[in-house]
Amino acid sequence: MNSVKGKTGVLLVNLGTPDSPSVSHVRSYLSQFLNDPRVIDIPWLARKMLVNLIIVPFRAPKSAKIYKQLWTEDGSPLIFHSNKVKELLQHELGSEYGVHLAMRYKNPSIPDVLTEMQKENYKKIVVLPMFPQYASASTGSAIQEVMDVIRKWWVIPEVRFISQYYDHPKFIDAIIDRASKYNLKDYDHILFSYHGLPVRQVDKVYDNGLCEDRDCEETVTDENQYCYKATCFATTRILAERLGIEEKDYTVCFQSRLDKNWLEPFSDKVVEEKAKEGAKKLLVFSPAFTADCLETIIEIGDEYQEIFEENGGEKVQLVESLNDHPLWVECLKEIVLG
Ligand SMILES: C=CC1=C(C)c2cc3[nH]c(cc4nc(cc5[nH]c(cc1n2)c(C)c5CCC(=O)O)C(CCC(=O)O)=C4C)c(C)c3C=C
Ligand SMILES: [Fe+2]
Ligand SMILES: [Fe+2]
Repeated sequence: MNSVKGKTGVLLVNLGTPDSPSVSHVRSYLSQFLNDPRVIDIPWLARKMLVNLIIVPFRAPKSAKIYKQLWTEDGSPLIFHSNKVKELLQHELGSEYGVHLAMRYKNPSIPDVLTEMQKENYKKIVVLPMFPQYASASTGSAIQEVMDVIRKWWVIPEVRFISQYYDHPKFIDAIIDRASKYNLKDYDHILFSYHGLPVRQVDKVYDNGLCEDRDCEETVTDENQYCYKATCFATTRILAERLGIEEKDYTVCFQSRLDKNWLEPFSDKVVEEKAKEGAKKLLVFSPAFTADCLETIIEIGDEYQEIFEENGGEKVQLVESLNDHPLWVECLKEIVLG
């Protein structure tokens, strides 16, 4: 046993955002993001052609317009909320820890931040992706990138990877506290809208067979514990029980799809259906996002509001993400100390 106490480095990792909302920065971000084989998981040549010749050229100018709407004086919300969490966690953990923040895509990059961390000679490093439910496209990709850098170091310290915490009591408490601002009875229906994934990627969790042949909407077992669909439903079950919401009053749905073979039901379609059924007010939780970002502020807050109104609804109310909520910081602290 090494008796030197030594400091522990904590690496928080979030998804990343363009350096600015300009078309060229958005193009460069989308290109790095979508060329990741864990994100567009098709053969190399097909991915290069699809991403670089079709998706990025068409999507970059449209996405840049949306990023311009999202951008604030402090930059992209994803970055400034994550930075605030880093500072608060550093304060909570104290001087025996060094807390760092990296983004999987763009900046601050994982290789740059790890180079800084290497200079600190940490005895141990805890890698904590800011994604509560494991997906290969988010957590898996962040962990792989960290491994790819650290495996080349001469000195490899103790490294601990956190794969998921979809049911961590403090994570749940923090969302419940966010919800306390709203009177649930004022809403006709409640959505739990998670970032979507291609069904193919969910199925790859299993050695044999498909997700749809399992009971992932009802239970988490040894077999499906890393199934994103199963853990999204598990987070929802715990939240619904804590909030006292009956099954008929909520829907689990998946947003931000790139094509039709993604997890269903699609959030935008549920918003449309609920309006057509006569709902006037919807409350939307987004428990896959720990910081507000383009997918919550613009997609849920603006685009779903528009769809809802066009179909007879009145208000889509987004429940703010955890951002710098003190219970979220406590949750991260407990995970690090765990
Ligand atoms: C839960 C975390 C996320 C998973 C899983 C995920 C998978 C995934 N995403 C895309 C494509 C896009 N996602 C985009 C934005 C975006 N995605 C996440 C999180 C997860 N993505 C976040 C937090 C954000 C917002 C970033 C921000 O800057 O605010 C985008 C870019 C925006 C746009 O052009 O629409 C794309 C594209 C795929 C293909 C995928 C899994 C296969
Ligand atoms: Fe995404
Ligand atoms: Fe599953």
